[in-house]
Amino acid sequence: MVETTQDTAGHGASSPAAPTRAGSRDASDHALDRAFGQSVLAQIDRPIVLVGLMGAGKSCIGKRLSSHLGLPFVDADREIEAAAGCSIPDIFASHGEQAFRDGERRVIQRLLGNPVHILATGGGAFVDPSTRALVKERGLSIWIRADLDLLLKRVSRRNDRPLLQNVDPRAKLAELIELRHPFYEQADIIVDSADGPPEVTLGRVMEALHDHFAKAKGNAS
Ligand SMILES: Nc1ncnc2c1ncn2[C@@H]1O[C@H](COP(=O)(O)OP(=O)(O)O)[C@@H](O)[C@H]1O
Ligand SMILES: O=C(O)C1=C[C@@H](OP(=O)(O)O)[C@@H](O)[C@H](O)C1
Ligand SMILES: [Mg+2]
Repeated sequence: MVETTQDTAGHGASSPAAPTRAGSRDASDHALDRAFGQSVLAQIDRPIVLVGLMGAGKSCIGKRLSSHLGLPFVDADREIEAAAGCSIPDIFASHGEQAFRDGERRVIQRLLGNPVHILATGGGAFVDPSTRALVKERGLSIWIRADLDLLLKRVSRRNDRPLLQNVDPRAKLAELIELRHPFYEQADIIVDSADGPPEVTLGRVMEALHDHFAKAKGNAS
C-alpha cells in the first residue's frame, strides 16, 4: 500500500530522491492563477509525463494541464494508434499485448525527444523497465493516483480497454494496483486525483509542480 504522506516539499524534510507528494491536500486558491502558472511554466525544462492506472485521469488531466500552461499535449496511446494504423483494441486482438508494448516503447522513446510538452502515457507504459528508465532520464513524471472505487467509476465510462474486456473489472484493477503501484511510486511527483471536477486535480498538479521545483531549488542551494 502506498504511504499517504502530506506534502513535505519545500520544508526540508525529504531526501533529494523522494517524490513530491501532493497527497490529498487541496491546492491553494491561487494554484490556477495566471501568475502562478507562469512561474511554474518558466521552470519546466523537460516533458511532463503522466503515469498511473487506467481511469486515473492521465489523458483528461494531461489535456487540461497542456491548455493551462500553453504547452503541446500528446497522448501516447493516440500516437501508437497512428503509428500502427489501427486502434488499441485491434492491436491487442491482432498482434497481442507484447506487440503493443514494443510499439509503446518505441513511440514514447520518440516522443521524449520532442521539446517540452505534456505526455499522457497508457497505464502499462511506466511498468516497462526500459520505458520507465527513459521517462526517468528525459522527463518529469507525475503519478496521477486514484483508489479502486474511483478508477472503477471512471473506466466504466468507456469499454475499449482491452485489459478490462471479459474480466471482472474490479478484480482486474485490484490486481493491477498490487502489481503496478510499486512502479508508479517511483514517479518524481505523486498527486491524488480528486473525485470532483477535473480542475480540482489540475490545481493539485500545479501545486505539486510548484513544490517540486521549490524542493529542487532548496536541495541545490
Ligand atoms: N480528475 C478528474 N475529475 C473528474 N473526471 C475525471 C478526472 N480524470 C478523469 N476523469 C474522467 O474519467 C474518465 C477516464 O479518464 P482518462 O483521462 O481517460 O483516464 P486515463 O487516461 O488515466 O485512463 C474520463 O471520462 C474522464 O473525463
Ligand atoms: O494499463 C494498461 O496496460 C493500458 C492502458 C490504456 O491506457 P489508459 O491508461 O490511458 O487507459 C492503454 O494504453 C492500453 O489499453 C493498455
Ligand atoms: Mg489515457
